[in-house]
Amino acid sequence: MSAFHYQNGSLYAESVSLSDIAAEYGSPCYVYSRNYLEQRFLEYSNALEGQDHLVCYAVKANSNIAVLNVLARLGAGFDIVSVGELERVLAAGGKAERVVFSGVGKTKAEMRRALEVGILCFNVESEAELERLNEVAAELGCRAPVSIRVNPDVDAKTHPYISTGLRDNKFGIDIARAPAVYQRAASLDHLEIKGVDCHIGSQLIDTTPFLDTLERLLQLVDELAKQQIHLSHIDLGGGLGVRYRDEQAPNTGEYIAAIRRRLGDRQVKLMFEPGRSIAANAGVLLTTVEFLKLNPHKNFAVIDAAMNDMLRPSLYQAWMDLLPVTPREDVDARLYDVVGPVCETGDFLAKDRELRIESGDLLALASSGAYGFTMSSNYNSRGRVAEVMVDGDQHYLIRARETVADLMRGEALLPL
Ligand SMILES: Cc1ncc(COP(=O)(O)O)c(C=O)c1O
Ligand SMILES: N[C@@H](CCCC[NH3+])C(=O)O
Repeated sequence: MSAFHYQNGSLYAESVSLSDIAAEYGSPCYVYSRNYLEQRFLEYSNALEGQDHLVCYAVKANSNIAVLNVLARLGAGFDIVSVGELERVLAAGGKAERVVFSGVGKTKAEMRRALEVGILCFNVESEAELERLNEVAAELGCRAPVSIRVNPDVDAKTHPYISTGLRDNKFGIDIARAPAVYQRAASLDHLEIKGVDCHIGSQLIDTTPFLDTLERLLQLVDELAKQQIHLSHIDLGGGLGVRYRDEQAPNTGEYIAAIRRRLGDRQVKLMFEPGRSIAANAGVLLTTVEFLKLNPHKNFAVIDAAMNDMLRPSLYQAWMDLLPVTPREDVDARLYDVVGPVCETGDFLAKDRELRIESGDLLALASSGAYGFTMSSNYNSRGRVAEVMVDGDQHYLIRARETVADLMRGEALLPL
């Protein structure tokens, strides 16, 4: 399955040429495939057929309301980490009762809003948060549905910055302490215990750590049952890896099947929070070569996109593929560092790439649909770029390029 392919010597998203997109909406811009998003989501829900389940797409991966709407139409739930993400889900037609709220720093105002709209569950990350949630629910005269995010101390074997399930990480509650925390939750009048959740890391290529995690969660579920605490759902989080370069990305169906085999005939709702595996390869960042700087020791291709538009290479030294939109043979292949206009040495999108390019050529940074636009910023007073959704032979502007007025919105001069 691929959203992007070459046709008549040019790169296409579904049935639309990326050159046409750039001509219409300008460069740089993000381009997403509706079909690909849908297919990746359906891989989860199809594999879960016959099992009580909910697939909560992790909004942080790509939070454009058109993306959320496409998934909401398929019955998706949503994993949020802020009230901003909650409002996006609601604006996109997502259902509050399919929302789980993760994150280590939920404010009282965020808790209040989530309780008012009636979300499915708070994924509680600390004992202090549990107490705060009980207080806020008491003020509103309701009971807050809770799951404890446990930290299973499993090594996800991924990049240290995106590994979250180890003891030293700030996320979740040590699984060894979890029974005591559930007891405390059970003793509080304004909490209702629903389930258990975890998220051990992102971009996992080997699924063994997920199975190890499930093993530990099931032991916890059994231990709690002996204490008369019954959990109705197990949420295994997100984290399934994708192919950026030559990784053998896990197959979603096989992953779910392995989890279901291990679960056997237990009566429990199974939940997941996938982000990257749904959105990453649904998108590219379209960019234009501005200048070639040729030096005897190193060549630079300066493009119009930068680290503020796509942070992953700078932040994680992530390797992302760079595809010429209209490949050419009429210029020499050279080795380039592909860099943006931002004033930082760390501003690069690709290093040491062999390319046949000229100024004015369009390039597509592959696998940019997740953690691309959502991590973009206005650094160097660069407006955030446009976002476009392709659907078959149709294309839609789903976020306008930011203007100079957008850049200064809310700022004010001093009176004197
Ligand atoms: C709590 C939680 N759930 C889900 C996700 C989504 O992860 P991924 O994009 O790797 O599927 C994340 C981010 O890593 C997360 O922190
Ligand atoms: N932003 C990261 C993933 C972090 C996951 C957030 N919990 C990336 O681009 O790979």
